Amino acid sequence: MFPPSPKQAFLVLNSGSSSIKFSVFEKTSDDVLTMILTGQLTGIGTDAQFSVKGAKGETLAKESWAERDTGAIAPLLQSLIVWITDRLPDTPLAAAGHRVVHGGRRFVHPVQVTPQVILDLESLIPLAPLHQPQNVSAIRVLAETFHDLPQIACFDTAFHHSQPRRARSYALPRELTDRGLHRYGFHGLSYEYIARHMPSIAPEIAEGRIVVAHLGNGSSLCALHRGESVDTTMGFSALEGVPMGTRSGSIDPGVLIYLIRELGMGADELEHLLYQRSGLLGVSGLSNDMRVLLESDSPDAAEAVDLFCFRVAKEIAALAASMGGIDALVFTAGIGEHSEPVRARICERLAWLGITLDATANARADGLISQPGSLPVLVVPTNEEYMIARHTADLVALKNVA
Ligand SMILES: Nc1ncnc2c1ncn2[C@@H]1O[C@H](COP(=O)(O)OP(=O)(O)O)[C@@H](O)[C@H]1O
Ligand SMILES: CC(=O)OP(=O)(O)O
Ligand SMILES: [Mg+2]
Repeated sequence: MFPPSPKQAFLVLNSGSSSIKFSVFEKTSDDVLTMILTGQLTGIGTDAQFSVKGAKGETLAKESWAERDTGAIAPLLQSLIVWITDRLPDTPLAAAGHRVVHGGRRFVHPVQVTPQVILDLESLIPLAPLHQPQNVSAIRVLAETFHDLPQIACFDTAFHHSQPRRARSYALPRELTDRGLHRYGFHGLSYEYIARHMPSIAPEIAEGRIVVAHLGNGSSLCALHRGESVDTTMGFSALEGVPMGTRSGSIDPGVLIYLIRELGMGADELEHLLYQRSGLLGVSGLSNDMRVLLESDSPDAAEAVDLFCFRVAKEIAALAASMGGIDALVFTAGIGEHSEPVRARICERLAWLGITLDATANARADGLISQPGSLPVLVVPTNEEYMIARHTADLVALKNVA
Protein backbone atom coordinates (compact mmCIF):
# COMPACT_ATOMS: atom_id res chain seq x y z
CA MET A 1 0.00 0.00 0.00
CA PHE A 2 1.18 3.50 -0.86
CA PRO A 3 0.62 6.19 1.77
CA PRO A 4 -2.19 8.59 0.79
CA SER A 5 -0.81 11.62 -1.09
CA PRO A 6 -1.00 14.86 0.89
CA LYS A 7 -3.66 17.48 0.32
CA GLN A 8 -3.01 20.05 -2.39
CA ALA A 9 -4.58 23.45 -3.15
CA PHE A 10 -5.21 24.82 -6.62
CA LEU A 11 -5.81 28.43 -7.54
CA VAL A 12 -8.09 28.97 -10.53
CA LEU A 13 -8.31 32.23 -12.49
CA ASN A 14 -10.91 32.97 -15.15
CA SER A 15 -10.08 36.45 -16.42
CA GLY A 16 -12.63 38.04 -18.71
CA SER A 17 -13.06 41.34 -20.48
CA SER A 18 -14.39 43.22 -17.45
CA SER A 19 -14.20 40.66 -14.66
CA ILE A 20 -11.88 38.17 -13.01
CA LYS A 21 -13.49 35.11 -11.46
CA PHE A 22 -11.30 33.08 -9.11
CA SER A 23 -11.56 30.05 -6.87
CA VAL A 24 -9.38 27.94 -4.63
CA PHE A 25 -9.95 24.19 -4.63
CA GLU A 26 -8.50 21.64 -2.26
CA LYS A 27 -7.69 18.12 -3.47
CA THR A 28 -7.89 15.40 -0.90
CA SER A 29 -6.05 12.07 -1.01
CA ASP A 30 -9.04 10.40 -2.70
CA ASP A 31 -8.71 12.83 -5.67
CA VAL A 32 -11.86 14.77 -4.76
CA LEU A 33 -11.74 18.51 -5.47
CA THR A 34 -13.58 20.71 -3.01
CA MET A 35 -14.04 24.42 -3.57
CA ILE A 36 -12.95 26.32 -0.47
CA LEU A 37 -13.45 29.86 -1.67
CA THR A 38 -14.75 31.55 -4.77
CA GLY A 39 -15.06 35.17 -5.78
CA GLN A 40 -15.00 37.76 -8.46
CA LEU A 41 -13.75 41.17 -9.29
CA THR A 42 -16.38 42.79 -11.52
CA GLY A 43 -16.76 46.16 -13.24
CA ILE A 44 -13.03 46.47 -14.03
CA GLY A 45 -12.39 49.76 -15.82
CA THR A 46 -15.48 51.48 -14.45
CA ASP A 47 -16.03 50.73 -10.76
CA ALA A 48 -14.25 47.52 -9.65
CA GLN A 49 -16.11 45.54 -6.98
CA PHE A 50 -14.52 42.65 -5.12
CA SER A 51 -16.51 39.86 -3.48
CA VAL A 52 -15.59 36.43 -2.11
CA LYS A 53 -17.63 33.59 -0.66
CA GLY A 54 -16.60 30.55 1.33
CA ALA A 55 -17.48 26.91 0.69
CA LYS A 56 -20.92 27.23 2.30
CA GLY A 57 -21.77 30.45 0.46
CA GLU A 58 -20.89 32.68 3.41
CA THR A 59 -19.56 36.15 2.52
CA LEU A 60 -15.80 36.46 3.15
CA ALA A 61 -15.36 39.87 1.52
CA LYS A 62 -17.45 42.48 -0.27
CA GLU A 63 -15.45 45.63 -1.00
CA SER A 64 -15.25 48.41 -3.52
CA TRP A 65 -11.86 48.42 -5.24
CA ALA A 66 -12.86 51.47 -7.31
CA GLU A 67 -10.01 53.66 -6.08
CA ARG A 68 -7.33 51.17 -7.13
CA ASP A 69 -9.05 50.60 -10.51
CA THR A 70 -7.18 52.35 -13.31
CA GLY A 71 -8.59 49.97 -15.89
CA ALA A 72 -5.29 48.05 -16.01
CA ILE A 73 -5.69 44.41 -15.03
CA ALA A 74 -2.16 43.70 -13.68
CA PRO A 75 -2.27 45.85 -10.49
CA LEU A 76 -5.74 44.54 -9.64
CA LEU A 77 -4.50 40.99 -10.10
CA GLN A 78 -1.57 41.71 -7.77
CA SER A 79 -3.98 42.94 -5.06
CA LEU A 80 -6.16 39.91 -5.64
CA ILE A 81 -3.24 37.52 -5.26
CA VAL A 82 -2.13 39.21 -2.04
CA TRP A 83 -5.68 38.86 -0.69
CA ILE A 84 -5.88 35.18 -1.64
CA THR A 85 -2.43 34.16 -0.39
CA ASP A 86 -3.15 35.78 3.00
CA ARG A 87 -6.13 33.49 3.39
CA LEU A 88 -4.86 30.29 1.86
CA PRO A 89 -5.33 27.28 4.09
CA ASP A 90 -2.32 25.37 5.42
CA THR A 91 -2.60 23.17 2.36
CA PRO A 92 0.30 24.02 0.00
CA LEU A 93 -0.54 25.63 -3.33
CA ALA A 94 0.35 22.97 -5.91
CA ALA A 95 -0.48 24.86 -9.11
CA ALA A 96 -2.59 27.57 -10.69
CA GLY A 97 -5.04 26.87 -13.51
CA HIS A 98 -6.17 29.50 -16.00
CA ARG A 99 -9.00 29.77 -18.45
CA VAL A 100 -7.40 30.85 -21.72
CA VAL A 101 -9.97 31.69 -24.32
CA HIS A 102 -8.04 30.93 -27.52
CA GLY A 103 -5.78 27.94 -27.99
CA GLY A 104 -5.42 28.39 -31.75
CA ARG A 105 -4.42 25.33 -33.73
CA ARG A 106 -1.62 24.28 -31.39
CA PHE A 107 -3.37 23.84 -28.05
CA VAL A 108 -6.07 21.18 -28.04
CA HIS A 109 -5.43 19.99 -24.45
CA PRO A 110 -4.49 21.78 -21.22
CA VAL A 111 -0.74 22.54 -21.11
CA GLN A 112 1.81 23.58 -18.53
CA VAL A 113 2.84 27.17 -19.15
CA THR A 114 6.44 27.81 -20.27
CA PRO A 115 7.95 31.06 -21.60
CA GLN A 116 7.36 29.75 -25.14
CA VAL A 117 3.71 28.94 -24.36
CA ILE A 118 3.22 32.52 -23.15
CA LEU A 119 4.61 33.85 -26.44
CA ASP A 120 2.34 31.50 -28.39
CA LEU A 121 -0.69 32.66 -26.39
CA GLU A 122 0.25 36.29 -27.00
CA SER A 123 0.36 35.65 -30.73
CA LEU A 124 -3.33 34.67 -30.51
CA ILE A 125 -4.40 38.05 -29.02
CA PRO A 126 -5.75 39.33 -32.39
CA LEU A 127 -8.15 36.36 -32.47
CA ALA A 128 -9.69 37.15 -29.05
CA PRO A 129 -8.93 40.80 -28.28
CA LEU A 130 -11.48 41.03 -25.47
CA HIS A 131 -10.19 38.04 -23.49
CA GLN A 132 -6.72 36.81 -24.47
CA PRO A 133 -4.75 39.88 -23.20
CA GLN A 134 -6.31 39.44 -19.74
CA ASN A 135 -5.60 35.71 -19.76
CA VAL A 136 -1.93 36.25 -20.61
CA SER A 137 -1.67 39.08 -18.08
CA ALA A 138 -2.95 36.80 -15.32
CA ILE A 139 -0.31 34.18 -16.22
CA ARG A 140 2.48 36.78 -16.23
CA VAL A 141 1.46 38.33 -12.90
CA LEU A 142 1.33 34.91 -11.24
CA ALA A 143 4.73 33.95 -12.69
CA GLU A 144 6.23 37.14 -11.21
CA THR A 145 4.66 36.49 -7.81
CA PHE A 146 5.27 32.74 -7.47
CA HIS A 147 8.43 31.98 -9.43
CA ASP A 148 8.22 28.20 -9.19
CA LEU A 149 4.47 27.63 -9.15
CA PRO A 150 3.39 25.40 -12.05
CA GLN A 151 0.72 27.08 -14.14
CA ILE A 152 -1.68 25.21 -16.38
CA ALA A 153 -3.51 26.85 -19.28
CA CYS A 154 -6.95 25.37 -20.07
CA PHE A 155 -8.53 26.39 -23.35
CA ASP A 156 -12.05 27.40 -24.29
CA THR A 157 -11.42 26.17 -27.81
CA ALA A 158 -10.08 22.69 -26.93
CA PHE A 159 -13.37 20.88 -26.28
CA HIS A 160 -14.57 21.62 -29.83
CA HIS A 161 -11.64 19.81 -31.37
CA SER A 162 -13.84 16.71 -31.76
CA GLN A 163 -16.06 18.44 -34.32
CA PRO A 164 -16.25 17.11 -37.88
CA ARG A 165 -14.36 19.18 -40.46
CA ARG A 166 -17.57 20.41 -42.08
CA ALA A 167 -18.66 22.06 -38.82
CA ARG A 168 -15.27 23.75 -38.45
CA SER A 169 -14.88 25.05 -42.00
CA TYR A 170 -15.85 28.28 -43.68
CA ALA A 171 -16.52 28.15 -47.40
CA LEU A 172 -13.26 29.97 -48.13
CA PRO A 173 -10.43 29.08 -50.50
CA ARG A 174 -8.57 26.09 -49.13
CA GLU A 175 -5.29 27.95 -48.61
CA LEU A 176 -7.02 30.29 -46.14
CA THR A 177 -8.61 27.39 -44.23
CA ASP A 178 -5.17 25.77 -44.11
CA ARG A 179 -3.76 28.94 -42.52
CA GLY A 180 -6.12 28.46 -39.58
CA LEU A 181 -9.02 30.58 -40.81
CA HIS A 182 -11.63 28.14 -39.61
CA ARG A 183 -14.16 27.80 -36.83
CA TYR A 184 -12.75 27.06 -33.35
CA GLY A 185 -15.70 27.57 -30.98
CA PHE A 186 -15.55 28.85 -27.39
CA HIS A 187 -17.01 28.29 -23.90
CA GLY A 188 -15.55 24.77 -24.19
CA LEU A 189 -14.80 24.46 -20.47
CA SER A 190 -18.44 25.21 -19.72
CA TYR A 191 -19.68 22.65 -22.28
CA GLU A 192 -17.20 20.08 -21.04
CA TYR A 193 -18.46 20.55 -17.48
CA ILE A 194 -22.07 20.05 -18.63
CA ALA A 195 -21.15 17.02 -20.76
CA ARG A 196 -19.30 15.38 -17.85
CA HIS A 197 -22.14 15.96 -15.42
CA MET A 198 -25.10 15.01 -17.63
CA PRO A 199 -24.73 11.27 -16.84
CA SER A 200 -25.40 11.97 -13.15
CA ILE A 201 -28.06 14.66 -13.80
CA ALA A 202 -30.12 12.91 -16.51
CA PRO A 203 -28.59 9.52 -17.39
CA GLU A 204 -31.38 8.67 -19.86
CA ILE A 205 -30.46 11.59 -22.15
CA ALA A 206 -26.76 12.09 -21.43
CA GLU A 207 -25.63 10.10 -24.50
CA GLY A 208 -28.26 11.68 -26.74
CA ARG A 209 -28.35 14.81 -28.89
CA ILE A 210 -28.30 17.80 -26.55
CA VAL A 211 -28.26 21.50 -27.41
CA VAL A 212 -26.60 23.48 -24.61
CA ALA A 213 -27.35 27.22 -24.53
CA HIS A 214 -24.56 29.02 -22.63
CA LEU A 215 -26.16 32.45 -22.31
CA GLY A 216 -24.10 34.97 -20.35
CA ASN A 217 -22.45 38.25 -21.20
CA GLY A 218 -20.76 36.22 -23.92
CA SER A 219 -23.23 33.70 -25.35
CA SER A 220 -22.92 30.65 -27.53
CA LEU A 221 -24.67 27.32 -28.07
CA CYS A 222 -23.23 23.85 -28.56
CA ALA A 223 -24.53 20.65 -30.10
CA LEU A 224 -23.42 17.72 -27.91
CA HIS A 225 -23.75 14.15 -29.12
CA ARG A 226 -22.58 11.29 -26.91
CA GLY A 227 -20.96 13.92 -24.72
CA GLU A 228 -18.82 15.38 -27.53
CA SER A 229 -19.08 18.74 -29.27
CA VAL A 230 -20.26 18.28 -32.86
CA ASP A 231 -21.14 21.89 -33.70
CA THR A 232 -21.26 25.31 -32.02
CA THR A 233 -22.34 28.85 -32.85
CA MET A 234 -19.09 30.72 -32.16
CA GLY A 235 -16.43 30.32 -34.82
CA PHE A 236 -13.04 31.83 -35.63
CA SER A 237 -13.60 34.46 -32.96
CA ALA A 238 -16.02 34.95 -30.08
CA LEU A 239 -18.10 37.21 -32.34
CA GLU A 240 -19.99 34.63 -34.40
CA GLY A 241 -23.42 33.31 -33.46
CA VAL A 242 -26.08 34.95 -31.32
CA PRO A 243 -26.05 38.62 -30.26
CA MET A 244 -24.36 39.10 -26.85
CA GLY A 245 -24.04 41.77 -24.16
CA THR A 246 -21.92 44.04 -26.34
CA ARG A 247 -21.07 41.82 -29.34
CA SER A 248 -23.05 41.71 -32.58
CA GLY A 249 -23.07 37.97 -33.17
CA SER A 250 -23.22 36.84 -36.81
CA ILE A 251 -23.55 39.61 -39.33
CA ASP A 252 -23.51 39.67 -43.11
CA PRO A 253 -19.84 40.24 -44.07
CA GLY A 254 -21.20 42.66 -46.68
CA VAL A 255 -22.01 45.05 -43.82
CA LEU A 256 -18.34 45.12 -42.87
CA ILE A 257 -17.26 45.84 -46.44
CA TYR A 258 -19.81 48.67 -46.54
CA LEU A 259 -18.57 50.12 -43.23
CA ILE A 260 -14.97 50.07 -44.46
CA ARG A 261 -15.69 51.48 -47.89
CA GLU A 262 -18.55 53.88 -47.31
CA LEU A 263 -18.02 55.00 -43.70
CA GLY A 264 -14.22 54.81 -43.83
CA MET A 265 -13.95 52.63 -40.75
CA GLY A 266 -10.56 51.14 -39.91
CA ALA A 267 -9.86 47.79 -38.27
CA ASP A 268 -9.72 49.19 -34.72
CA GLU A 269 -12.99 51.08 -35.10
CA LEU A 270 -14.67 48.02 -36.59
CA GLU A 271 -13.37 45.83 -33.78
CA HIS A 272 -14.65 48.28 -31.16
CA LEU A 273 -18.05 48.47 -32.89
CA LEU A 274 -18.52 44.70 -33.11
CA TYR A 275 -17.08 43.72 -29.70
CA GLN A 276 -18.04 46.66 -27.47
CA ARG A 277 -20.87 48.72 -28.96
CA SER A 278 -23.22 46.14 -30.44
CA GLY A 279 -25.43 43.32 -29.11
CA LEU A 280 -27.91 44.06 -26.32
CA LEU A 281 -26.15 47.36 -25.57
CA GLY A 282 -26.19 48.54 -29.17
CA VAL A 283 -29.83 47.67 -29.89
CA SER A 284 -31.20 48.91 -26.56
CA GLY A 285 -28.95 51.97 -26.30
CA LEU A 286 -29.27 51.29 -22.57
CA SER A 287 -27.29 48.36 -21.17
CA ASN A 288 -25.54 45.08 -21.88
CA ASP A 289 -27.13 43.59 -18.77
CA MET A 290 -30.20 41.46 -19.43
CA ARG A 291 -31.59 42.29 -15.97
CA VAL A 292 -31.62 46.02 -16.74
CA LEU A 293 -33.33 45.42 -20.10
CA LEU A 294 -36.03 43.18 -18.64
CA GLU A 295 -36.87 45.81 -16.04
CA SER A 296 -36.91 48.71 -18.49
CA ASP A 297 -40.07 49.96 -20.22
CA SER A 298 -38.11 51.33 -23.18
CA PRO A 299 -39.25 49.87 -26.55
CA ASP A 300 -35.61 49.67 -27.65
CA ALA A 301 -34.79 47.50 -24.62
CA ALA A 302 -37.78 45.26 -25.44
CA GLU A 303 -36.54 44.98 -29.03
CA ALA A 304 -33.06 43.96 -27.84
CA VAL A 305 -34.51 41.18 -25.64
CA ASP A 306 -36.78 40.01 -28.46
CA LEU A 307 -33.91 39.92 -30.96
CA PHE A 308 -31.79 37.93 -28.50
CA CYS A 309 -34.53 35.33 -27.87
CA PHE A 310 -35.36 35.09 -31.59
CA ARG A 311 -31.75 34.47 -32.55
CA VAL A 312 -31.13 31.95 -29.75
CA ALA A 313 -34.27 29.98 -30.74
CA LYS A 314 -33.11 29.96 -34.37
CA GLU A 315 -29.68 28.62 -33.39
CA ILE A 316 -31.23 25.87 -31.26
CA ALA A 317 -33.14 24.69 -34.33
CA ALA A 318 -30.01 24.99 -36.49
CA LEU A 319 -27.96 22.87 -34.07
CA ALA A 320 -30.78 20.29 -33.92
CA ALA A 321 -30.49 20.13 -37.72
CA SER A 322 -26.72 19.63 -37.37
CA MET A 323 -27.36 16.54 -35.24
CA GLY A 324 -30.36 15.24 -37.22
CA GLY A 325 -32.58 15.74 -34.17
CA ILE A 326 -32.61 16.84 -30.57
CA ASP A 327 -33.20 14.85 -27.37
CA ALA A 328 -32.84 17.64 -24.80
CA LEU A 329 -32.19 21.35 -24.39
CA VAL A 330 -30.01 22.67 -21.53
CA PHE A 331 -29.78 26.29 -20.36
CA THR A 332 -26.69 27.48 -18.51
CA ALA A 333 -24.55 30.57 -17.54
CA GLY A 334 -25.71 33.97 -16.19
CA ILE A 335 -28.84 34.48 -18.31
CA GLY A 336 -29.50 30.77 -18.96
CA GLU A 337 -29.46 29.91 -15.26
CA HIS A 338 -31.14 33.00 -13.86
CA SER A 339 -33.59 34.47 -16.34
CA GLU A 340 -36.99 32.81 -16.21
CA PRO A 341 -38.58 35.16 -18.82
CA VAL A 342 -35.76 34.71 -21.34
CA ARG A 343 -36.00 30.89 -21.09
CA ALA A 344 -39.79 31.13 -21.45
CA ARG A 345 -39.58 33.35 -24.54
CA ILE A 346 -37.01 31.16 -26.25
CA CYS A 347 -39.03 28.02 -25.54
CA GLU A 348 -42.30 29.59 -26.73
CA ARG A 349 -40.66 30.00 -30.12
CA LEU A 350 -39.78 26.29 -30.09
CA ALA A 351 -43.23 24.87 -29.35
CA TRP A 352 -43.14 23.29 -32.83
CA LEU A 353 -40.14 21.21 -31.67
CA GLY A 354 -42.35 19.68 -28.98
CA ILE A 355 -41.20 21.97 -26.15
CA THR A 356 -43.64 23.01 -23.41
CA LEU A 357 -42.22 24.53 -20.24
CA ASP A 358 -43.65 23.92 -16.79
CA ALA A 359 -44.05 27.51 -15.50
CA THR A 360 -43.54 26.56 -11.84
CA ALA A 361 -40.42 24.51 -12.59
CA ASN A 362 -39.10 27.29 -14.84
CA ALA A 363 -39.48 29.76 -11.97
CA ARG A 364 -37.62 27.34 -9.65
CA ALA A 365 -34.93 26.76 -12.31
CA ASP A 366 -33.50 23.62 -10.83
CA GLY A 367 -33.05 20.64 -13.16
CA LEU A 368 -35.98 19.72 -15.41
CA ILE A 369 -38.19 22.71 -16.29
CA SER A 370 -40.39 21.18 -19.04
CA GLN A 371 -43.77 19.45 -18.74
CA PRO A 372 -44.11 15.66 -18.93
CA GLY A 373 -44.29 14.64 -22.58
CA SER A 374 -42.30 17.69 -23.72
CA LEU A 375 -38.82 17.48 -25.17
CA PRO A 376 -36.81 17.65 -21.91
CA VAL A 377 -35.53 21.14 -21.07
CA LEU A 378 -33.14 21.53 -18.14
CA VAL A 379 -31.32 24.27 -16.25
CA VAL A 380 -27.83 23.07 -15.34
CA PRO A 381 -25.49 25.52 -13.55
CA THR A 382 -22.11 25.52 -15.23
CA ASN A 383 -18.79 25.60 -13.39
CA GLU A 384 -15.85 26.55 -15.59
CA GLU A 385 -13.66 26.99 -12.50
CA TYR A 386 -14.22 23.39 -11.38
CA MET A 387 -13.33 22.16 -14.88
CA ILE A 388 -10.09 24.19 -14.82
CA ALA A 389 -9.23 22.86 -11.35
CA ARG A 390 -9.91 19.30 -12.55
CA HIS A 391 -7.65 19.65 -15.61
CA THR A 392 -4.97 21.35 -13.52
CA ALA A 393 -4.99 18.70 -10.80
CA ASP A 394 -4.97 15.89 -13.41
CA LEU A 395 -2.04 17.37 -15.33
CA VAL A 396 -0.08 18.02 -12.14
CA ALA A 397 -0.66 14.41 -11.04
CA LEU A 398 0.27 13.06 -14.49
CA LYS A 399 3.46 15.09 -14.85
CA ASN A 400 4.19 15.13 -11.16
CA VAL A 401 5.10 18.79 -11.70
CA ALA A 402 4.16 20.10 -8.24
N1 LIG B 1 -31.37 37.16 -12.76
C1 LIG B 1 -30.90 37.44 -13.97
N2 LIG B 1 -31.76 37.72 -14.97
C2 LIG B 1 -31.32 38.02 -16.21
N3 LIG B 1 -30.03 38.06 -16.53
C3 LIG B 1 -29.13 37.79 -15.58
C4 LIG B 1 -29.51 37.45 -14.25
N4 LIG B 1 -28.39 37.23 -13.54
C5 LIG B 1 -27.35 37.42 -14.39
N5 LIG B 1 -27.79 37.76 -15.62
C6 LIG B 1 -27.00 38.06 -16.83
O1 LIG B 1 -25.86 37.26 -16.85
C7 LIG B 1 -24.74 38.01 -17.38
C8 LIG B 1 -23.45 37.47 -16.82
O2 LIG B 1 -23.38 36.11 -17.11
P1 LIG B 1 -22.01 35.31 -16.94
O3 LIG B 1 -22.24 33.93 -17.41
O4 LIG B 1 -21.52 35.51 -15.56
O5 LIG B 1 -21.19 36.12 -18.01
P2 LIG B 1 -19.67 36.24 -18.38
O6 LIG B 1 -18.96 35.04 -17.78
O7 LIG B 1 -19.70 36.16 -19.87
O8 LIG B 1 -19.23 37.54 -17.84
C9 LIG B 1 -25.02 39.45 -16.96
O9 LIG B 1 -24.54 40.33 -17.90
C10 LIG B 1 -26.54 39.50 -16.92
O10 LIG B 1 -27.00 40.03 -18.12
C1 LIG C 1 -15.58 33.37 -25.12
C2 LIG C 1 -16.48 34.27 -24.37
O1 LIG C 1 -17.32 34.91 -24.96
O2 LIG C 1 -16.33 34.30 -23.03
P1 LIG C 1 -17.19 35.14 -21.97
O3 LIG C 1 -18.57 34.61 -22.04
O4 LIG C 1 -16.55 34.86 -20.65
O5 LIG C 1 -17.12 36.58 -22.39
MG1 LIG D 1 -18.26 33.52 -18.92
